[in-house]
Amino acid sequence: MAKSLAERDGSVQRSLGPLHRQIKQSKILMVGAGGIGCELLKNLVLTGFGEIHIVDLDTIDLSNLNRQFLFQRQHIKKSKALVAKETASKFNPNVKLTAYHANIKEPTFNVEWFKTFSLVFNALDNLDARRHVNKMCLAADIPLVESGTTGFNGQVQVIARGITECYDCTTKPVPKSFPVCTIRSTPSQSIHCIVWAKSYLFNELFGTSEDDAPEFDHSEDAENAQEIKNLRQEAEELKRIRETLGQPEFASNVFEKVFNKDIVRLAEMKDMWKTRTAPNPLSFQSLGSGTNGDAVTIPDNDQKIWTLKENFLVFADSLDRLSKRVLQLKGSDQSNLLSFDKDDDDTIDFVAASSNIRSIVFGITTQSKFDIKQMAGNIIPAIATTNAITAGLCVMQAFKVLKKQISDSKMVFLSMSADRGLTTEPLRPPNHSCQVCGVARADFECDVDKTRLGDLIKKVLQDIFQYSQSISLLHEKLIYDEDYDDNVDSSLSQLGVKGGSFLTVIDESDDDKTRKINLLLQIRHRPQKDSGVAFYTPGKIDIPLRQAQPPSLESLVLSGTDARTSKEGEQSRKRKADDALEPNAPERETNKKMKSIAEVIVIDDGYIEID
Ligand SMILES: Nc1ncnc2c1ncn2[C@@H]1O[C@H](COP(=O)(O)OP(=O)(O)OP(=O)(O)O)[C@@H](O)[C@H]1O
Ligand SMILES: [Zn+2]
Repeated sequence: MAKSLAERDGSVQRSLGPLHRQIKQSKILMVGAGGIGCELLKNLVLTGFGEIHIVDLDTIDLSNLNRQFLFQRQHIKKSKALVAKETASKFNPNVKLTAYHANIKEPTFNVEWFKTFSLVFNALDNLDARRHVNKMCLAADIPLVESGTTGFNGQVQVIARGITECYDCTTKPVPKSFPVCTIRSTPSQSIHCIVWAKSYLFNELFGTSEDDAPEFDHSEDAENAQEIKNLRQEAEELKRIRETLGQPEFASNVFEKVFNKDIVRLAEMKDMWKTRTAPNPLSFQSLGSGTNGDAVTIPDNDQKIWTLKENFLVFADSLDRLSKRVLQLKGSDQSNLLSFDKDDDDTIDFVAASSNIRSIVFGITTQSKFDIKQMAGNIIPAIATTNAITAGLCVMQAFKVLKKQISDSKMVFLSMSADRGLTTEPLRPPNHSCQVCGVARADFECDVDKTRLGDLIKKVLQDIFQYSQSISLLHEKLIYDEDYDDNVDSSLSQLGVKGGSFLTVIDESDDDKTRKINLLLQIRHRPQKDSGVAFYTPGKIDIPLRQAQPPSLESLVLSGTDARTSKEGEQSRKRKADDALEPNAPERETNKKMKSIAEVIVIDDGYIEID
């Protein structure tokens, strides 16, 4: 028989002792209410945490129901955060639950808001959001329990400012990219055709142009410079075809261009096909005419390998569905761009059919829509049990944090392949060259529309914080250094800086004795009506110098020293802006990594499957 609420509370109290009261008084935040989040919320509510806030930006999808047990069929298309709250509140009405159907990166979730929690849990599925919460928790000085699962593997890590390493102390693999020529000219595997359909063709027709898409390497080495020029020209032509969207000839225009004209041109480059099989162009007319008399219809089995004719029908049909959506959006106030989503049938149909037709052109084995969905969505199947165990481990680690026993917390790994299912590692101390946590911090209150970057550099960084001329400034990417001053007359907002943004200031001076550690400047936007004042002059702060060696975790815990402010020696290594860009600059990192391309596709946030 199910236990009553009071009985259950009694059991929890007996097992946790004095911690029980502390748990009841805790206000905690859970970011993400998906696979781990649903399990975690159930645990947190049943453990009796007093107040829980839940943030998730997504709505419930049919494919979530096999493992996200707070959701049922009738909840499809409803907010994950709100439904999770509703379902979980029935488990324990004494817990105060607040749900936000929102992106955690929204400015309302600012540092002050983060400071109101005793503890934060990440139950996210992407690097970007994880990094953001990591940064916010460090800024607010609130401990974070970070977790993730992929297939049978799970991981839980406690992050506490100045005591443990943070999420960004170690480099995380960035999504892998492919040489542009393999994708655009010489594909040899299905994945190359899938990347082409998803990241190139789809975006050129319905989304943003691929010029900056991370999956492509545009480093123009001698070998592919000419080819890249040709490809740019092809892209221009595709842009013109995009203008015919909605007209009856749109499908044939697209088809003839990408599966005929471009292929004919490629096939003519004889040198390219000396060691490879040359591609064979296809014709829209002959495929569309239904020559063999069989009534071929649009297939509805996504596990079956479709014939060329079936792929052709899906191609034309999905192109039509997507075009109608774009036209509809054009009529509304919204942006008329579509983005790929593996759970959106129109986009996955288009990608499956286009990549299969391309595979046929290049003599590559075609794939079922189901398999293409897996590859295009970079999915390793999520396993409910892994999520459940990982969510349990999160709560166990949270107990240690609440008991102020962070030194007893461990990095916990769940794995099928290890001798033991669960293994642990001691938490590592902060990495002093980490640009997210090995930093000094300051606030800068200003009107981001009125403050010029040049003023920030001269009047604040140099005059008040005593930086020399040799600095670099990063905001997601490099926005200033001694040799790159193109942005000094731009306002902060023109550079994408908003209230709540962080700028990283890197001291690039050559003098080992005076070089400061990185400074993380948090921007607080204060609109100024008065035309004269654009910003408030911050008070002077003492920015520590670089350190030689990070102190050990034990010494930090025992002495309570804040690693960010201790001045144990100075670091003698000159740190280049390029190094410092890691890991917040995916664009640069991608380009660097392109030099050693393997046929690798990154699954979700950092788990790599070798193709
Ligand atoms: N920036 C963000 N702000 C708020 N919630 C986020 C953010 N990024 C991701 N999430 C949420 O984190 C959750 C992660 O859960 P999970 O890994 O199970 O993904 P899912 O989308 O539910 O499943 P799948 O990707 O396997 O279909 C999702 O519900 C997602 O909406
Ligand atoms: Zn760090």
